[in-house]
Amino acid sequence: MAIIQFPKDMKWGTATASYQIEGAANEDGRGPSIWDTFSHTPGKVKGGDNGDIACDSYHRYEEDIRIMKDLGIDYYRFSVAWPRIYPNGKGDINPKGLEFYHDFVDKLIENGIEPMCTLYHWDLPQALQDQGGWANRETIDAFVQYAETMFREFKGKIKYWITLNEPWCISFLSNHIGAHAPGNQDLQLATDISHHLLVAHGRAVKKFRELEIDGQIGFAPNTTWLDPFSDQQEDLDACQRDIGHYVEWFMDPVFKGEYPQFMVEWFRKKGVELHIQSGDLDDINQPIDFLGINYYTGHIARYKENTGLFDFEYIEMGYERTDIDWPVYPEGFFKVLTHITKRYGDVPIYITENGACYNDEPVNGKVGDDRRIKYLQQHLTALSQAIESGVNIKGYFVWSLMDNFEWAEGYSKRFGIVHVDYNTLERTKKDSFYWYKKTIANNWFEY
Ligand SMILES: CCOCCOc1ccc(-c2cn(C[C@@H]3NC[C@@H](O)[C@H]3O)nn2)cc1
Repeated sequence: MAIIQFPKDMKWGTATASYQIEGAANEDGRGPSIWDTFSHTPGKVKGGDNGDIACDSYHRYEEDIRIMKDLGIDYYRFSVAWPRIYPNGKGDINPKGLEFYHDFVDKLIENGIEPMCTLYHWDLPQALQDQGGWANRETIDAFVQYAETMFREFKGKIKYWITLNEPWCISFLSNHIGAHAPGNQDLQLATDISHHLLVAHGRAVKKFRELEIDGQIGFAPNTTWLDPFSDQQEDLDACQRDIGHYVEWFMDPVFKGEYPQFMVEWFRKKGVELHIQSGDLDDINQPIDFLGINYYTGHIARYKENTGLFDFEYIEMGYERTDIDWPVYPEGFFKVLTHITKRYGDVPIYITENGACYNDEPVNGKVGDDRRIKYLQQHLTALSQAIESGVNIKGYFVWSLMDNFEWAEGYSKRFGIVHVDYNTLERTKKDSFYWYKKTIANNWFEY
């Protein structure tokens, strides 16, 4: 057994998102989002599930905060539902929406928990989607207006801000693959949206600086890692293309002020062009205070001509898989973090999401999720190795505090360290909750 020790200033937390946990979808003036539309469209979400009730955290947040307090976390990463603040995406503000988040944030602070607020975690007001959504550059302006409202309202309360969660999911997963809301399948549209998202991020950062908000701001791309099946250059190149789809495509414009040429040329071969307007890249290239990184899984892959977007195929290597069928690949966590640090330098990084789907159910009031504990041990060991190799890790947030609405998978996939009974909404702390609680208290664990 080894002791895996973390830096003394390491921050520990958990993460959730508004549409996945809040419920109260039609309460207190909240307007519809694209996920209300998508989840109520037959065939889009497994089991016909939707976020109308979810974990009912809109009404149960005080209980949730008591659970967080018991866990001993330093930070809690949550997202604000844009349609609660601007029911139509812009124009009139909904005071009850602001009131809810003030009460929530006040309760976090009262319990010694630092709020980290994600402004956009996928629940775009449907009214904006009706005008083209992120494909329409006017949505950039609406986002900056919403961000400014939140910055001004919560000045002095919220000190950590994330503009966008997983822009790859918002653009390519949702508008090229089509698996998430609004469900388009158009590579040019998805590429345009990815650019508009980055412009929106940059302009929100500019607004944050103009307002001289006391705090830090960043964004939270999702990442993956592919190791080549052989040392053939075509295998290496194929892996770099898929990694680049998540990493360089979104991080080069923010940190370097330009898109990665190898990706631009690959997209050009697919008949896709970037539509960059004057000033866009300068807006995107605003210095940020931290980078959020979400990591779940990685793969072994090799070149395969005319296959998918990047001409590769996964190779089944017999790795353990979680209950969402993702390989358990902690090596990729270390590699993607060191890749990012090598490319962008000493960027302060929060792991804003890492966790596993295991669908263990309560037995006599206990949930034995040893597989999740093992996943966390493996990935925190990889994280410790990344820290030792020089990656500037500031904190780690488990996805997720509680089981919740896992998008197109509905409630069939459980990522929480707290179990939620969706019939009674009863919360049950899993064995992984108690393991994580001890790890936080010690700032080390044995493995
Ligand atoms: C080739 C076809 O593929 C179809 C599905 O493809 C994906 C890819 C990635 C995901 C995915 C889900 N999560 C977890 C979430 N991160 C944010 C938070 O809200 C969590 O719920 N991360 N990535 C889902 C589906």
